[in-house]
Amino acid sequence: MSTDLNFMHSLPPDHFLSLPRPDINVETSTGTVDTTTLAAHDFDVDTRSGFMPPEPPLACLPSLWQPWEDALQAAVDGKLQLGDKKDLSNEDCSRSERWRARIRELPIIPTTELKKSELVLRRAHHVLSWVMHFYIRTLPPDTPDIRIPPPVTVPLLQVCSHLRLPPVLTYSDDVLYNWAFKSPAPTSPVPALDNIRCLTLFTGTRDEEEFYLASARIELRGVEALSLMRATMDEVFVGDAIAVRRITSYLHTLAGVIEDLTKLLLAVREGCDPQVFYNEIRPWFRGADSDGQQRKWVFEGIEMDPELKEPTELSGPSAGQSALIHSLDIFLGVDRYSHASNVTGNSSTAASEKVSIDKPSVSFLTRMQSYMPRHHRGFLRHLSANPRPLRTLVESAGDDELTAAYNDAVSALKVFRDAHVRIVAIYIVGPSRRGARPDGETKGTGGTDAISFVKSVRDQTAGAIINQIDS
Ligand code: HEM
Repeated sequence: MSTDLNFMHSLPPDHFLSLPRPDINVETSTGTVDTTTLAAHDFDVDTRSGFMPPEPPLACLPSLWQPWEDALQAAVDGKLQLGDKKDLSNEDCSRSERWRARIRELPIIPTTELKKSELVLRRAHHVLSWVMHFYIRTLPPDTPDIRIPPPVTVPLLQVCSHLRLPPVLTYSDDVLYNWAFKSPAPTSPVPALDNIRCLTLFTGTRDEEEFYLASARIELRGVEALSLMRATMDEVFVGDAIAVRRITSYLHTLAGVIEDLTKLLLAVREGCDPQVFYNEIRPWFRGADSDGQQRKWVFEGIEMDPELKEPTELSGPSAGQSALIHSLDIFLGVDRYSHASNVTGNSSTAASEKVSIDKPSVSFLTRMQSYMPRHHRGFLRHLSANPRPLRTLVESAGDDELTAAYNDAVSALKVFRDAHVRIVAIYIVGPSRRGARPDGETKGTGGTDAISFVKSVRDQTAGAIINQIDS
């Protein structure tokens, strides 16, 4: 990549963009430059770390909310087991039940003070949703409906109402805000592919950590894609012959970055074993719509705060919530295909998903945006509202080299999705046939019919390639 796009990495340490960023909701402390008026900062997208924060996320809540931290730590330290695990011992069952009783007896801790800080709110969402998944997934499989107790329901729904997020584990809880530097003296002052570890794990396995880190590495490698998008949009604004040449070059570079994302995706196989993933890790993530028994989630105590509303979105975490991949789709104009309203991921439509822009249902990927941090959602809206879309320029310019470069980038994204189909086959379809899980589920944690859904998004991506007549 050209050095002018890399300039952020070489900023002097006292440059205002290198300083710690002020917390979005709290007042700026003396001596810290307020960068809140920068467009990228408004969207909480960092020029060095993209959708990941440039500084480690808060690893512990202030003392008032320590009981939640202690509860989460007790679940991790107690090595709680999935309630529907085959051959669960009596000791495992009673340890889980003791922990759940402790959760039911927690005080309902007020959240008013939490709301002063975005960073603290994020940690609260992380801790409470992790506690909730531990609570739900350790329940015995014959529990008729899933009752989330008031000490979790009330603060979690209050935090969610402020963050405008669903009360369920999200990609941001698992990946974006689930890391710390590996050592106190990191190789780079910002997160990099090799210098981070995870904060919270259900299973404590390397497999689980590598599963989250695979996505984190993709986010970090994707930072270059974001700066190429920005540079391209600047050139589209100019729109002259030189701009077209530059855009052509940026698009070829972007294709190379997407190829790297594919390599990082496939590298998940080096650290995460498919059997361990399928049998031991992914059942923890399941949301209400990927519960084999379709049990209702009852949020007990919701009536204690009249402002709280019954949650409607309860899908488990999925990298389908990665704003990076959505940005690539939107920037390239692929979202018209991949986010088409009938690409919902439901079995009734998956087989026949063809582009139909006027169908009233909401696509899976559009729905997944409501699970993203709201600033990132705002970024995607901003990108979608771009008055000079790249694809329109490519279609109207009639420039063969530009069209070829555009197709190169779209093809790279299609290849990424080809690889992703292979990953879903290796990690879900294969192990489901070996029968270690009670119901052999093949649904994605986001609730889709996994393999047919990811294939349909891959095919829709290919549909965005612009036909070129050989001259
Ligand atoms: C073991 C690794 C992985 C497995 C088993 C897996 C599985 C799935 C499944 C089943 C879906 C369908 C939606 C759902 O119901 O959850 C999905 C969607 C998706 N996943 Fe993955 N995934 C893996 C890794 C990744 C990684 C590392 C990324 C990149 C950040 C990624 C990006 C996506 C995207 C963008 C979607 C939405 C569909 C699309 O845009 O193509 N996945 N994944």
